[in-house]
Amino acid sequence: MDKFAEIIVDVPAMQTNQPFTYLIPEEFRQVVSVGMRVEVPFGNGNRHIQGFITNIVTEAPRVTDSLKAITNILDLKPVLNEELLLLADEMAQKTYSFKITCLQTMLPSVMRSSYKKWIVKTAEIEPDIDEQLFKGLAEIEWDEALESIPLSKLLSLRAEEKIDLRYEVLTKNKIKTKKVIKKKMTTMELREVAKSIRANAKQQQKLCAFLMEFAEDSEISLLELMQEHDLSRAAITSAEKAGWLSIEEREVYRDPYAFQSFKQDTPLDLNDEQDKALAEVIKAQDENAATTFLLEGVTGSGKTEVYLQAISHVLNKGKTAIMLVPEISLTPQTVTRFKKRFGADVAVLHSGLSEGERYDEWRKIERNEARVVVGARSAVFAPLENIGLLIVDEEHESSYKQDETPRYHARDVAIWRSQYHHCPVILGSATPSLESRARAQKNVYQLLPLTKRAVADAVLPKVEIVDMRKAIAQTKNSFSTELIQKLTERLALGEQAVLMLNRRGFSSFIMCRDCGFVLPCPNCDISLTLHMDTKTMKCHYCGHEERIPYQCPSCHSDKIRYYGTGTQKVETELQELLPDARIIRMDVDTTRKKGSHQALLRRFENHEADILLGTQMIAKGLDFPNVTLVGVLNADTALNLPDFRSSERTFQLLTQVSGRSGRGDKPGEVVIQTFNPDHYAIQLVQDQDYETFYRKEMSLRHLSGYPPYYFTVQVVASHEDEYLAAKKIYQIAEKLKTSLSEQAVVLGPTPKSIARVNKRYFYQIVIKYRQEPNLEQALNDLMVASQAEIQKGMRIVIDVEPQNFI
Ligand SMILES: Nc1ncnc2c1ncn2[C@@H]1O[C@H](COP(=O)(O)OP(=O)(O)OP(=O)(O)O)[C@@H](O)[C@H]1O
Ligand SMILES: [Zn+2]
Ligand SMILES: [Zn+2]
Repeated sequence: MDKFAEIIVDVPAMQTNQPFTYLIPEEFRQVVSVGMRVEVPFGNGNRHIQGFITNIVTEAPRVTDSLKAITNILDLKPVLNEELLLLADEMAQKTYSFKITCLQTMLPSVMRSSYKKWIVKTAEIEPDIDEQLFKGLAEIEWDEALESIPLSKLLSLRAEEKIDLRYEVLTKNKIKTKKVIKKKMTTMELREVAKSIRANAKQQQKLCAFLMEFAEDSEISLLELMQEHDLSRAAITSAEKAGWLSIEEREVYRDPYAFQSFKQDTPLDLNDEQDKALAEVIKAQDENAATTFLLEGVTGSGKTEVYLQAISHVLNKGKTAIMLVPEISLTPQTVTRFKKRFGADVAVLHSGLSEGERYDEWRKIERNEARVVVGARSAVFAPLENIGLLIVDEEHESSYKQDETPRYHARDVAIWRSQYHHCPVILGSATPSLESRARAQKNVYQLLPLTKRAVADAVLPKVEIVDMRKAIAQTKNSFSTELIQKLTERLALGEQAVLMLNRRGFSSFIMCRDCGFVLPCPNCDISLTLHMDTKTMKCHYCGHEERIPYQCPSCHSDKIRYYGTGTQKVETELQELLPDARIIRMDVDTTRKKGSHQALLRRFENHEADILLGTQMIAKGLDFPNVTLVGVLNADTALNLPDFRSSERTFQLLTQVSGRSGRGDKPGEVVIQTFNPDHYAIQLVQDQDYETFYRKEMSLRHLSGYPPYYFTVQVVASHEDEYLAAKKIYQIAEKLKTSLSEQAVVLGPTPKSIARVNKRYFYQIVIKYRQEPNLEQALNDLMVASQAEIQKGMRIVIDVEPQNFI
């Protein structure tokens, strides 16, 4: 009986968004299964590409004569299970992206394919060109060919059918191995051998003696044998030749935490509120209920302890768990807490690991060797079976939404998986997103409140708001007298402080004092940012980099000066104000090197510094009991951004960072410096009063018709020609207005706030709706139509529930 495979091929296009049927050749019939990657011929010629098997059928498709066969198998077992294949379908549909892109997103980056192109000779070529191109070889790599011959010549050879292209699929998933030694002779046999070893062959004698003692069937690594027993490689090689032992390859994991030991800890006694929250989650677990819980707990209320104990419960039932944390708060501290509780059961996935390390953690999960996965956004796709609990910590974080295709939100994916596995999901935050809090209001989610700090006697810190409009008149630097005074007090007491410089919507630049010239990026509508560490000017949008000018490029004056408050500048000021303070600066520049983030935090934890000065990256997840003062230097840089979420983001950030103060038994204080002391987002941080903020913000959103009262979809068109981008977005807006119903509103078109990025112009519209029956059809049509535009250099992006509106 024939067997056929339905395959999603690696061509992200509308025409290939459904599976193609391929014949499974005889030799593969026993081994292929759904979820494996294969190599298949595609289109005309010798093009071979990668694909995912999504189904296997025995019935032949209607047209069989042109049916092609699978040429190679790239995996020995499926890399995606039934659940993840289903999820990919769902995601493609909900985010308006291609299935192949969704499938690939679920795998570690090393497993994503990359292709090599080869040029092959298919007919006789003039000898001189043959020599020049192929250099006597039968085929040559595309890039190499282009170095010796112009593209136009290649094209004409191709037109004459003298050459062709061959694609080679490369998978980058390299496995790390080590060599191990196994004994091949019995102890009796070795004893015989030992008699014939020459007296001066000391190494041989030593090795033989070792093997006699060594248990059969056991293994020792080659390296260990050489180092611990002082044996040479030559001695081992000759022993292998003589048949005493065999050397075999064994797969090893690259474990980034291999050199750390974690002392097992035990669950804490929960307080009443924690206890009640845990009981609700356990009840849902026991009833296999896919409840979404919103754990709304003030900073330091012990949310993590609730997560840990809820995970214990699922592990005891033989199930598994996924815990998501924002990349930036996936600090060594968080990892340590999980490793201490669950030991080797924990796999960690985040971008701080090398590609190889991440791939190894992934394989550990896939082989059921790790039952708890802790990781950032993409860890939501961890190939765990039998999931009993999912957790999304700091659920309000916008980094859970991927800002490239597929534009999925990890929170939605977690909820989808909880429904698939009939298990609960916990969304946790001190400052939930308005969307989630509103759902809890309507009982779509179940609200679990934690209103008090967990450590006995710990209370929320006292917050003081300093009006910088007045302070700025008295001081020439970034610090108010109040803040400096409190810092001085902490130094005297031997307590620690955290200072945050809010860099959102803000950067350092260079301006000419004579003519006002600001150095722009040649590719984007934005000024370049000064980076002192590399002594360059950089574009944060396209990566363009150039040297710092010492003369104004416009008027040639040498009065070109540095503006803006960078962390480096603040550090210098602070050191002048408090010469004895030991300061650690944490920003993109000091944390670029692998492991440096961790090293800086450890130094702070060990009290090798008094003040931790940093950007937003210090606001989350840190739990240092000796920190009793938090200072925010500039609270409002993001407050006036033209995005309806700017108050929400400001409130969340300030609450988070304030929450780092007074977490132990010593009371904490917070100083917030601001130019908008009366703004509600700042006022309400004073009492960490999320509930009042929620009600106030909801009524404003209601008035102006924003989420969560409305759903939103953003459509962006971009082109190198500004006129074409603008024209296209107007056409799209017109089309949508006619195809959508009356209740949907189309806002715009407008240029994006940075209208030109990387030489392309961006124009957008936003669709606002409550219920829109025609939306899916209209957006699918738009997706099909936009395919034809790609060749003309037009890119159209559909973003469902965008996190940025500017
Ligand atoms: N039941 C408890 N008894 C005593 N201490 C506890 C208890 N629960 C948690 N803690 C301690 O309280 C501190 C804060 O807890 P945790 O970090 O879990 O809070 P959180 O709500 O996750 O904080 P945040 O959201 O501010 O990062 C930790 O040091 C933790 O060990
Ligand atoms: Zn740029
Ligand atoms: Zn100038």
